[in-house]
Amino acid sequence: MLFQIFRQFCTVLNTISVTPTVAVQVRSLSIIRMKYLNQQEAINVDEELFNEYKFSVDQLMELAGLSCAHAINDCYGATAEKRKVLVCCGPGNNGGDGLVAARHLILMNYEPHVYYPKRTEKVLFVNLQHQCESMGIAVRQECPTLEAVNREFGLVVDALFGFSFKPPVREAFAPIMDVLEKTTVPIVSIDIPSGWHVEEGPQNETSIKPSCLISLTAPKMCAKHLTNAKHYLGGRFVPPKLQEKYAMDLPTYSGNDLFVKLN
Ligand SMILES: NC(=O)C1=CN([C@@H]2O[C@H](COP(=O)(O)OP(=O)(O)OC[C@H]3O[C@@H](n4cnc5c(N)ncnc54)[C@H](O)[C@@H]3O)[C@@H](O)[C@H]2O)[C@H](O)CC1
Ligand SMILES: [K+]
Repeated sequence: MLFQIFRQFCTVLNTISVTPTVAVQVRSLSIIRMKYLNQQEAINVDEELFNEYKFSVDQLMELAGLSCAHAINDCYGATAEKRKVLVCCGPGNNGGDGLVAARHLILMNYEPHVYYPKRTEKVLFVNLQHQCESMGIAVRQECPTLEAVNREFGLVVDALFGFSFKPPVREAFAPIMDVLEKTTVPIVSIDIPSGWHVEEGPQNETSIKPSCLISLTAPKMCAKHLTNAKHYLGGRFVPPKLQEKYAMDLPTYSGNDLFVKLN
C-alpha cells in the first residue's frame, strides 16, 4: 500500500513542470522505483516487441547498438587512451548489438577491433559483419591473448551474451571469458555482464567485473549485483503500453538522449 502511494507520488511529480534541481530529484526517484526484469520477463518483452508491435530485429538492434555507442562515449569519451576498443561479439543478438556499436564507435573517432568467433549465416549478421569490414574495422576469429588485450586496448566492450544466457559458459567461449575475467582493461558490458546469471549475477569470485553496464530496454535482475560500476539504460524504443504492461517504470530520457545515466 505504502509503495503504491509512493509510486503514484512519483508519477505525479514526473508529469508537472519543475525546476532543474527538482527535476534531478524526480529522476532519482524514478530510477529507484524502476523494475528489474527476470529472465523470462526479458524474453517475453522481446517477443512482444517483435510479435505484437511488429518491430524487426534490425530496427531494434540498430537503436540498441547506437545507444550503447553513445553511452560508451558519455562514460569514456574524455579519455584518449580508451579509444582503441576491443569489441567481443557472441553468437546471438547481444553480439549483433556489439557489431552495431562498433560501427557507430568508428564514426565517433574510436578505433574498434572486433573479436567475433562464432558466426551465423543469417543475413542480418552477415551484413553487420560486412558493414564493419567495409568501414575498415578488423573482424577476427582468433581469441586475443590476455597480454595483447592488456597491452593494446584501452577498453573492452563485452557483447558476448545477453538475456538468453544460461550458465555455465560452453567450452568454445572459455578462452575469451578467461581473458575478460583476468584483464586489467576496463570492461563495458552490454545488457548482461557475460557469464553472469541473468537474475543471480556473478557465479563466483572470478566472474567478470565490468566498470560499466548498459542495460537495454529495462535492467535485468543481475544489475542489482553491480559493484563500483557505472550503469546506463539504453534502447529508447519501448512503447508506453508495453512499459505499463510490465510495470517497468522506466526513468524519463532527457531531450534527444539515447541513454539515461542511472549511476
Ligand atoms: N528486446 C530487446 O531489448 C532487445 C535486445 N537485444 C539484444 O539481444 C540480446 C538477447 O539476444 P538473444 O539472441 O536472445 O540471446 P543472447 O545474445 O543472450 O545469446 C544467445 C546465444 O548465446 C548462446 N548461449 C547461451 N548460453 C550459452 C552458454 N552457456 N555458453 C555458450 N553460449 C551460450 C546461445 O546458444 C545463442 O547462440 C539482449 O540481451 C540484447 O543485448 C536486441 O539487439 C534488440 C532488442
Ligand atoms: K554482454
